[in-house]
Amino acid sequence: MNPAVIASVETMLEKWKGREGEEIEVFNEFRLLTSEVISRTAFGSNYLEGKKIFDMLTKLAILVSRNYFKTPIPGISKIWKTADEIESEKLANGIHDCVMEMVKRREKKVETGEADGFGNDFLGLLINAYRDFDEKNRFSIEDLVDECKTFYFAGQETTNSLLAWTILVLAIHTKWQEKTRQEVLEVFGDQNPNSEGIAKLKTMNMVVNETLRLYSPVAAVIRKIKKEVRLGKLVLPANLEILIPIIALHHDPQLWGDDVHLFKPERFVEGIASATKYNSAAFIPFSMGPRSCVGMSFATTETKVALSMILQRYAFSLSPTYVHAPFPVITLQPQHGIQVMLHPL
Ligand code: HEM
Repeated sequence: MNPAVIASVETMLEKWKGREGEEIEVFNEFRLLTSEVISRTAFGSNYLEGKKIFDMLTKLAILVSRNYFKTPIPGISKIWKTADEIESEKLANGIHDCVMEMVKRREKKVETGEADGFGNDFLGLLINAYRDFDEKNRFSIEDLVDECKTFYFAGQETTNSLLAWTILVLAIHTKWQEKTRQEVLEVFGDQNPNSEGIAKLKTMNMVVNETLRLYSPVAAVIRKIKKEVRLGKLVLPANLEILIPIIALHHDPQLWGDDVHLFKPERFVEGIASATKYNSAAFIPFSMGPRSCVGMSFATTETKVALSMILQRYAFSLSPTYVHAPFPVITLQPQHGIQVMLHPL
């Protein structure tokens, strides 16, 4: 078990101590938590250091999703840019500079002898690839910055969303909350979670899968057709971009039955294959195929650790101020946050 995950959850729960009996907005709480986790595990820095990058990435995500379906007029964008294009460029340059600062700090440590390598975390591996002796294997600096952006964003926003929606469903379905808590207490008692125990949490696994189905953090993925292909009655030409609507598949009554919109974790009691009637494309929160999510196991473990530690300490119910408004900003987010009332056990 990664100690950085436990330490980051402990920091969050320490802050909650003074707020018992009060309303708490968990989407933002989990934003800090998941940012801290990815900063510490992948980049060896803390949340504050990563904060500048996260803030810029969040603003960039809003601009990208706002302009995604606008077709640029060829040639025009070279001489005239919209306000959003100018802002996006500024943000992209800002992110580039921040990543470069982190890279330079590590390089300096090696040059001054303070460290004997660039590190074994994700950033360390990227710097090694960027400095590769063999030119053919060498990463460009643009590749390095791009990989960092993907990892920061893919690792944080998605898990942030999953954790928040899971708290929502458990705050509404209190029987499932109690069942999941009982399981956590049976496996861990009042001890911190460990990997062996996490693998035993069957009820929690069902709850997390049902949340991933109903509130898939990544609502859709895009793929480009490489060569002409027949898909059912359709012939898709090469170079066409298609959108695969994950969330629509997860809400299709033909695949899931008439109770498709209901929260029913028992669907997953016999595992994913049985829940999907052996249709592997019916449940794809992490996409499928060679470009599926590399962080799946990390994300589900982080989610289960955080949930276990919360359930060990608190019961929670939905606050009357909560307004249900899921909206996609690249990931599926609760537009007005998720407000719950915390009750110490
Ligand atoms: C609940 C949490 C998560 C969900 C639902 C999720 C979902 C996805 C999906 C659907 C894709 C495919 C995107 C596409 O093809 O356009 C993807 C890709 C990716 N994810 Fe995740 N992800 C999660 C957490 C994470 C975490 C924690 C990390 C890193 C620590 C991560 C790293 C990545 C990376 C690097 C890719 C790109 C893989 C590639 O292009 O080959 N993800 N993720």
